[in-house]
Amino acid sequence: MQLALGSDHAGFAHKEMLRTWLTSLGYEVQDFGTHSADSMDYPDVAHPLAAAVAADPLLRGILLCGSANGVCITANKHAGIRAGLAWLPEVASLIRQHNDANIVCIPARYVTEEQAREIASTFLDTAFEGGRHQLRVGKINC
Ligand SMILES: O=C(CO)[C@H](O)[C@H](O)[C@H](O)COP(=O)(O)O
Repeated sequence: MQLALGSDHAGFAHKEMLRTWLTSLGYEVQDFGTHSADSMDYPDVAHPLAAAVAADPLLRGILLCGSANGVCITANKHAGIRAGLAWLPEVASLIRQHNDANIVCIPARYVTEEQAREIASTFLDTAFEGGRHQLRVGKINC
């Protein structure tokens, strides 16, 4: 599976760890940056990553910033993006099962690296349930 991965400076260390780990699991990871722990502006990463995911129905995205709100708000500006904020594996499962999320946003300042791995793997391994949730997801766009 192809993956788009990105973070701001607050999520940089977690992103680097996730890139190495997910690549070792066989994922084809496209790294949208940032490429150092220097302070930067999260929209500069979240917009290009969201555009790439919106253009490719098979592509999933993982975004990180301090609270995950900045990247999540930015990504959801793109038509076709359903970015969900997940701070627990159970929430990562729900954003796939109920919301058909195509991007997970992880709050790097509030989860350990191990928790980030669990959130990412749960997001990637969980299917959309469809049914009543398909009807609701279909009503999201305005
Ligand atoms: O957008 C955010 C919060 O809503 C992210 O958590 C950012 O990572 C955070 O704002 C960065 O903060 P910093 O003080 O510039 O490191």
